[in-house]
Amino acid sequence: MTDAIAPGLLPEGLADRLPPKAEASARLVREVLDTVAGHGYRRVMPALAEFEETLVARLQSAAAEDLLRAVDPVSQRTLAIRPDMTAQVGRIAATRMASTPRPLRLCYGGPVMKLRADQLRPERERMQVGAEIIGTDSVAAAVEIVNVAIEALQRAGVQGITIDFTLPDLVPTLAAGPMPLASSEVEAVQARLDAKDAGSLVELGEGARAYLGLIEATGPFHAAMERLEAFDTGPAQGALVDRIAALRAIAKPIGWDITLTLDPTERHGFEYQSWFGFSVFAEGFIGEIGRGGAYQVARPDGTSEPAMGFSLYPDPLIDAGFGAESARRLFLPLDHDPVRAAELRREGWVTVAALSRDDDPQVLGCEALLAGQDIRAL
Ligand SMILES: N[C@@H](Cc1c[nH]c[nH+]1)C(=O)O
Repeated sequence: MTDAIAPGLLPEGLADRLPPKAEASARLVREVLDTVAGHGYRRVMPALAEFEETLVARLQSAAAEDLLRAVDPVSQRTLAIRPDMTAQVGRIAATRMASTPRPLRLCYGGPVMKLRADQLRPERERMQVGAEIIGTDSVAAAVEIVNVAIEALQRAGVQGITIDFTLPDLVPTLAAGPMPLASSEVEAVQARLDAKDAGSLVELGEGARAYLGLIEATGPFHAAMERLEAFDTGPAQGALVDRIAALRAIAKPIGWDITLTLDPTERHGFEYQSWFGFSVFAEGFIGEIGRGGAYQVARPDGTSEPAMGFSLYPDPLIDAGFGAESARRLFLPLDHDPVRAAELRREGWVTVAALSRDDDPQVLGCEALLAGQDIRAL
């Protein structure tokens, strides 16, 4: 027999949110959704769980073993809890909203869950909020997505934002073009580039050595772009001209208060993104608080359509106090005037009504009480 579970104990990586953080979380999600709604993105609420089979087919990033799964006694099939809502939005766009005109702008917010936590973030359940444009992955779509993500964070009060651009499919693209690599070498080259390990990249041989310049094309945006351009006129033989122009166009409208960096070979977290990806960082936070980029949405007929989007993971912001709002709480004695109380709520007061003579305004966290028609500070 296993030991009884202590009441209140939750599985590792899962946690309840209590006041005031639960309210802060809802408020922050609301602010992001309001910002994107202002740009024409309409809300969808995908199901919390789906058939494992269809979810995995859409998520290159999550193999079945990374998902929290259970056999559904009703359908007798394996269900999985969503680890990322982007794939679900893609499914909705490709099926039930297949005939809705493109570009289709959709937004979403809700909890997602993965089987295992990573080192940076011990939690397995996270809040995800984001927006997707389905039907195009153009430079214009990238400009919109990056800027809407920045606007949403700024509206939530986040400062010291850094956007790190990447080209997730860069190495396979060059390997299939001007800088040939055997298919067995591609992964090895990518791994060396991930580790920024010039020494062992060179050791891989002549073909791999040509990729050395990409390690230097990393860092503050403008300097790194110059090195990427030099790499392009050199070993890449101009194959990146369009990519470079696109990155410059995406960077151009971004305000000076945002730090831009480039890490062209970064692919961690970009398992399904294609020509463009970006990570969002904020000063004082370890790891990224958001991510986005271009990808393909699979249609049921085997074709696919381009898309572009971003997701934010606001939990660390909430833990740091973003979204907090100190509400003014007003105690309403048993015999209070409900009309006056309603009026004060409209003015922004939070009212806490007495349910018995024993209720104490201070114990209930009130800073004032209603005496007749007047507010009296406590
Ligand atoms: N959902 C992706 C980010 C993304 C949204 N749209 C495109 N990419 C992630 O969380 O990593």
